[in-house]
Amino acid sequence: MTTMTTPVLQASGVTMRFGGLTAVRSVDFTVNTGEIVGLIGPNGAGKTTFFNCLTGLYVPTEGTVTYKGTVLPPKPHLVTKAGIARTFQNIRLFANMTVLENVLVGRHTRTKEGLWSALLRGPGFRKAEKASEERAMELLDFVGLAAKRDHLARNLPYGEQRKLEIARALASEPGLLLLDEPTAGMNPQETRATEELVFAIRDKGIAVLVIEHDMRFIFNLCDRVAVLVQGEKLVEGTSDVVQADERVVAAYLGEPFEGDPGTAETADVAAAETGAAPQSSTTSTKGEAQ
Ligand SMILES: Nc1ncnc2c1ncn2[C@@H]1O[C@H](COP(=O)(O)OP(=O)(O)OP(=O)(O)O)[C@@H](O)[C@H]1O
Repeated sequence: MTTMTTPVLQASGVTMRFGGLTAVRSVDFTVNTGEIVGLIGPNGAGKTTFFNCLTGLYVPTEGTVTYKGTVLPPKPHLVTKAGIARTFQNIRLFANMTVLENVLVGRHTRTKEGLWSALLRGPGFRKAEKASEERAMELLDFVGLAAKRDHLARNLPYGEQRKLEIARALASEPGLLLLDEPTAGMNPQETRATEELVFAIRDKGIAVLVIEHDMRFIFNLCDRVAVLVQGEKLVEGTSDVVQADERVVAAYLGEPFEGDPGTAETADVAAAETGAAPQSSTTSTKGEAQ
């Protein structure tokens, strides 16, 4: 089977300035159909700013972002409507609504029935409502939350709130899902479950773009990884290529490099060999680094 490489998302020359500060500089970036792409970089590298340029929260100072060949409208709800859904770094659920209601809210960009129809509760509305509910239940089943449909969102454990956020994002029937630090605060089991879920989403034909600090998660998951450093795209390639690139290692020195303690240690060893002081902030406990 040949791999299809139709671009879903294409950013060309995206630059974002805040006053005198250039947070993102001339970034070219593509996500193709069927791909899981990771975006990594040290703190302050411009990842969130770039993400916001893709979701219509910011209008880039320069450059364009297209989704399936059409330039994205500069409004988040229009971007969602166009086919890009996202989750947030900090969970944003409707805490006092049920699990099912949260997913139904996510469907509003897809239902044709308008406000009046909803208020008057005509037959068209009831039919649309039933279809919406069926779809919402399918999605809850997909993320493993069907049994909790009537629970209040705020009563779910953390990992399940994250799953619900993903179900709600999927409810807008996106062609591309953007995940902003999906495993933040998760234990290893929850992280592994998220990995499985993202693979399953990709297998449904939805392209995925992930920002994440957990390197092991990113390198396991992604077909391609792009590294932003000081607003610029430094390296892009498969996990193996990116992991082996010494510029990436250098960019992360002084940063906790989760999931790859070996890299920090290797750097310390190299520094010790050249007689320089260790540059990594990670305290090495392994014998060979001393
Ligand atoms: N609205 C804003 N106004 C001014 N400066 C901003 C704004 N948003 C971000 N910046 C600056 O742009 C740079 C990039 O920040 P950004 O949050 O995009 O980085 P990041 O890679 O997402 O970092 P982190 O991993 O810490 O979330 C930083 O120097 C930040 O201070």
